[in-house]
Amino acid sequence: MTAVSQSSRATTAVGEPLLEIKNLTVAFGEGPGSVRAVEDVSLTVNAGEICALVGESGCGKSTLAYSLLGIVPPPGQVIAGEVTFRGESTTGLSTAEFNKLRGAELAMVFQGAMNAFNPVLTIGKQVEHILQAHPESFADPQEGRQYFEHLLELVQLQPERIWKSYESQLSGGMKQRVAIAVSLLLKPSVVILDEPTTALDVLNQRLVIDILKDLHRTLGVTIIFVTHDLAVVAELATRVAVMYAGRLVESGTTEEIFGNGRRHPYVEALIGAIPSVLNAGLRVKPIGGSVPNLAKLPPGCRFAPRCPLAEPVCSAQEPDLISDDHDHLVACHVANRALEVSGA
Ligand SMILES: Nc1ncnc2c1ncn2[C@@H]1O[C@H](COP(=O)(O)OP(=O)(O)OP(=O)(O)O)[C@@H](O)[C@H]1O
Repeated sequence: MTAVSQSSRATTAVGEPLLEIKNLTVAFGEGPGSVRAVEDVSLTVNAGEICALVGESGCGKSTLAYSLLGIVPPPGQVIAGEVTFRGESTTGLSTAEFNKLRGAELAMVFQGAMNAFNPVLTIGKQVEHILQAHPESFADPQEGRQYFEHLLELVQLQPERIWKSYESQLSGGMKQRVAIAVSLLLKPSVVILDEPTTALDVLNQRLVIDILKDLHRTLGVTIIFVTHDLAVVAELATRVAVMYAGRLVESGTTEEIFGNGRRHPYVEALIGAIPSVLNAGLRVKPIGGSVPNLAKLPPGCRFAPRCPLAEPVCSAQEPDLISDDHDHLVACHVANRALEVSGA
């Protein structure tokens, strides 16, 4: 089998579990006013996948992404569950150990990467600082510079020009691509991107999608990205994980979710609500109501008050996240009953 990551570090075979999220709960604050931005989420990301974390605003996508890197902003904290990377728990890691993992194995491109650079240093200087801080990645900084220039070519930028530029000399789309190149500098196995296309115009969105596909193919890097744009998901992702009010409600392959395999009514409603080629010829149906306030959740299934299929059990009992025999996870009383009946 092909192995991911080109460095001398440990590798994980394509298709094998790389990052495993197990019953993870992340809370902001304590006591009656606290909210659980992520609650009891379990999800496996296999090496070589492009996994999209999807859901409406405030569903906990970014918090889940931050928890993979151990960077949930205070007062947020992981209060239950764990994340494992290559089978080892990251939960008990010291700051120094996590710092080693970040960048070198797990990298992130933050939402609004446009402002990620130091305005008074050239991009080249900033890359030199990263290389100096990580001699374990490139013993010879010149080799590191050459690799960065190679990455700039992959993101369709001119290496010499970018190396000498200050961020103020780059357009938004160029900054996003430089941020992607910087995230790949230390040859991480996983790159997590928070809303990689959101702030871009349509042409730059197209370019970034094509570049990410290309990087995935040429570098073999595993990609996790957060978005609320389902058209981008349909085009880029190989796996889709849909969150609703802090819970994972469905996860499956892109073919399942966008084909005939999706089973959660929220996912059905989300896809029905997008005016795009995905709904060519169909009427777009907005989802009525809104995501509940996480501090005042309804009893039972959080989607029940908006769900066209809701039954009494849905408002009484939180549904379990149940997997069929090929790793398609769904948390819905009604959908999972149909699964039991079919014996799948
Ligand atoms: N720094 C914070 N302090 C307090 N609560 C927070 C903080 N960050 C997030 N939350 C809580 O977590 C919830 C989920 O936020 P998160 O940013 O993870 O959602 P999201 O799905 O990524 O939303 P968006 O698409 O708007 O970025 C928020 O609605 C809020 O209640």
